[in-house]
Amino acid sequence: MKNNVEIKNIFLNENRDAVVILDQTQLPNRTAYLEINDLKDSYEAILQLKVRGAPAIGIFAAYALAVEARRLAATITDTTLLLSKLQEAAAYLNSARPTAVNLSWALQRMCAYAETLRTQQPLAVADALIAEGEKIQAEDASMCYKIAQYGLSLLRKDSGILTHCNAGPLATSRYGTALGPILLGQEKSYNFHVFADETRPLLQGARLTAYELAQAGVDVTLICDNMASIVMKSGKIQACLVGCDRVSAAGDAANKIGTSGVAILAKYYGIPFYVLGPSSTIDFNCATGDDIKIELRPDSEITSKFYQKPMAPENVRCYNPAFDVTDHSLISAIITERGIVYPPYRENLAKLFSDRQADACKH
Ligand SMILES: CSC[C@@H](O)[C@@H](O)C(=O)COP(=O)(O)O
Repeated sequence: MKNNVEIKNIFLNENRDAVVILDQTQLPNRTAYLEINDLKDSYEAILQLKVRGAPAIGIFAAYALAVEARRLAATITDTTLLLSKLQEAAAYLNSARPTAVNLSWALQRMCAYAETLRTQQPLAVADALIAEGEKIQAEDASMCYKIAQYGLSLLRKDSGILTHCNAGPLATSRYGTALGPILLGQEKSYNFHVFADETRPLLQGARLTAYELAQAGVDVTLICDNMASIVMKSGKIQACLVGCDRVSAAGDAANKIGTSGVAILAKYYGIPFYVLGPSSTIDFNCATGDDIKIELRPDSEITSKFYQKPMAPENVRCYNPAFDVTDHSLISAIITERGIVYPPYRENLAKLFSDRQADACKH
């Protein structure tokens, strides 16, 4: 049995003046790394999903901002000017994708930290921001491990588990969120049988989740999204585990398009449906899921991206929302690094994150 192999998805180059990412658009066929030291390329990497998954986007953006600080500090001698340029750079990166809150969360954290360094020289500010990026990544890895432990405590050996999209090491750090309990369980011989939804239209489940689980030696079966019902009905699934891109104060959870359908099916078949994510994904500024902005992506992702020839009539109207919001009433528990949260979510999330309520009020 293979164990969870650490996948290096985001790191700094040797000179610490560029971010290196595993280009997720090339998987599973090629393991290709990209070195990025330009702000526009960083923006494009997020937009084109070369780096994707809520926590991974946040970590990457933090590093990209620090690398930009390095580049600027080579010619700027005035720290006030540096800080204002970093604010602009952060706003630009943040505009790449709207739904996953981790992007703005990480950039806000970096900018707030930079503000505390106002009295220092630009080069010192840049070095400190590089260290802050590393801290964000290390914290994410530790949060993922705790999420994996809490999640595993809810699962029985030999269970069938269904997951949607990709919330594993590629999308986060080390264990992942939704895949965390599965990968930790694999290390402890839990013998899970995982069904991975392929996740139309961009196939994160097929290209990334099935790849990660197979690499770790987990028993994984790939299904098309529209097969989840038959698999659940046949009694093969004892729990659904999904990640999240933004969770509202009410516990409504945005995740990859199709997630809410899985939750509705799970409710019908009486299967527990768990949402797993770090505290950086909870957005107390969104009172409910209706406040979460859903990213719309190009039609070509549906009609032609993964086909040799277009698979739809030319110019047919398409609708391609990248995420949906699962209503809190469909969620059995939300699993964070601080613990397992059960309904009523508004009260219990507020209690577990009482230190974050003050932040929410400031906005
Ligand atoms: C790793 S947390 C969960 C999500 O980020 C993941 O399931 C997801 O929806 C990713 O969307 P993506 O569009 O691939 O960035």
